[in-house]
Amino acid sequence: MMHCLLDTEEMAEADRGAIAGGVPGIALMEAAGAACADAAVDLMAQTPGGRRVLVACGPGNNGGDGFVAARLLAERGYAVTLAFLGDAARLAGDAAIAAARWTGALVPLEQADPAASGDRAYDVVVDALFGAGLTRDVSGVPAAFLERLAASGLPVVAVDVPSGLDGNTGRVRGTACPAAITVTFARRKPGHLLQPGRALCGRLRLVDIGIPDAVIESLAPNTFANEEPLWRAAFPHPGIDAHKYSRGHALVLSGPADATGAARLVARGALRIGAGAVTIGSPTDALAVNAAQLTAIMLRPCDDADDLAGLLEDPRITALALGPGLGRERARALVEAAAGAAHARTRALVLDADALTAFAGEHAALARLLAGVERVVATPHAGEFAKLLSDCPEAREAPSKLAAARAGAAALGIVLVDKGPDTVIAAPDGRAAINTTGTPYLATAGSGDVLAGFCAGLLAQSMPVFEAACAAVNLHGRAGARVGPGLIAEDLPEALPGVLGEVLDPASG
Ligand SMILES: NC(=O)C1=CN([C@@H]2O[C@H](COP(=O)(O)OP(=O)(O)OC[C@H]3O[C@@H](n4cnc5c(N)ncnc54)[C@H](OP(=O)(O)O)[C@@H]3O)[C@@H](O)[C@H]2O)[C@H](O)CC1
Ligand SMILES: [K+]
Repeated sequence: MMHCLLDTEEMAEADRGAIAGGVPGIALMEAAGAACADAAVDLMAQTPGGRRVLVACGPGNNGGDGFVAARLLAERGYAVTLAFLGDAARLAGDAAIAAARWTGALVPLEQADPAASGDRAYDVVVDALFGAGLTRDVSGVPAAFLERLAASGLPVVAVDVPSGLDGNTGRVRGTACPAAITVTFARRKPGHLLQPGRALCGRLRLVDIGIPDAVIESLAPNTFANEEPLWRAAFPHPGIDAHKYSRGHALVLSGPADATGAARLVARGALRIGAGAVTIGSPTDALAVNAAQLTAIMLRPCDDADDLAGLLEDPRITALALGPGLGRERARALVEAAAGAAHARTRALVLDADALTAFAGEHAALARLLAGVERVVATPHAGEFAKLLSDCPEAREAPSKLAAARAGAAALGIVLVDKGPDTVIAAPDGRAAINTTGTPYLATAGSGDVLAGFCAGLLAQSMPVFEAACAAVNLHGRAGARVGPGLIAEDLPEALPGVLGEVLDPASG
């Protein structure tokens, strides 16, 4: 369960649970501080002669971790300056114990100069001002300190989070200084994976400080990093007696003659990820264009809603993907036809692009249409998400991308894939995952079409809907990273066999 994430309230609860179960709070703090000291040592090892550390401690337990790190670094022979924010007499609980164990001086934070030069220059700074207890925007003395620190360019170890980063939302409150290493405890928080938090954290180091797994499991966390343990057990593998229709059949709807490429990318993605058969339903005027560029993928005419209803009489079509290249009006008619077609309840639907913007500002109408369909995935990018859910205040005004995706999924009653550099996959039952794979090179035309195809291909094989969407997003990111610079969307399905070999059978990778 290392892939589950805890928000700051859950983390505090885990902390309390561990203490109630007999693990002293100061033992947790000592372990946390020791891991931060190790990270500072690792950074100093990269600086020839590095031995001078500035530890900036805040008034809560994050500062307590800093006091421990300062003491352990001094014990190891490093020259440590401890800068403190606040009134030491007001330190309480474990932080007060940790502070009492520090026998060196306390320099008021406003007097600490991370940019000092010459004999007084620092090699590394430990940022222990605020962690999970950040309650408001950082301003005044700590803000000025963090800004000077950022300008200094010194390598920074952030304790739990870069101070000022909101661990729940990934957003900066006031200001924050980018870290070289962020050391966090027990489990990651959403803010470590959501942007801009992810970028601010630098290398993220997750350490076990002695909170028992059972305590964390008792919290039944429902937010996850989108990593293989989340979906590998549900991934479809063909049985020894497989034939093409037992691996599912995906139908993909094409746009008119001048907009057919998207459907072929969707179809190719669905085929590569294992759908036994894939058919493109194409307007008559585009049949020749499509036929000229298809081999394993089949082709059937599909001009309008009636044609689609006819095609969907076939119960072997287990997933339908539509949206890209369709135009809004046609997309809307086809979504309506799909939702009312034979076998609609059990046939999976993947909606993208025009199939989503066709319902801009009318999310409730789309939710009503889809209420009877068991497995639906929608894959909006930020602009499509905002349009589709412009009439849903819970999504529009949510404090984070995670909360927005959750609210959108709940309002629509479907699985939402809120795409971007920190794609969030959310289910209407409250589960949500933040993706960790990918590369900026995925920001290229047609990339999203392939993702829709990966979703359709897994759903066609009867994979459960949330797990299918998570697997599709993870594998899409991995395929992109595998190709890297020069990536075009056509490469993504072709990179998939290598990625699948690595992920599903690590011994072969
Ligand atoms: N859970 C664990 O596994 C462990 C976590 N540890 C560390 O503890 C912190 C969380 O500690 P907590 O005391 O809850 O909170 P912080 O230290 O992050 O911050 C609280 C203090 O900071 C003040 N504050 C908050 N925001 C601001 C701001 N913008 N400007 C100025 N001051 C601010 C706050 O003041 P109030 O007036 O709001 O009360 C508090 O004084 C966690 O991140 C870990 O590092 C344990 O050490 C080990 C176990
Ligand atoms: K911090």
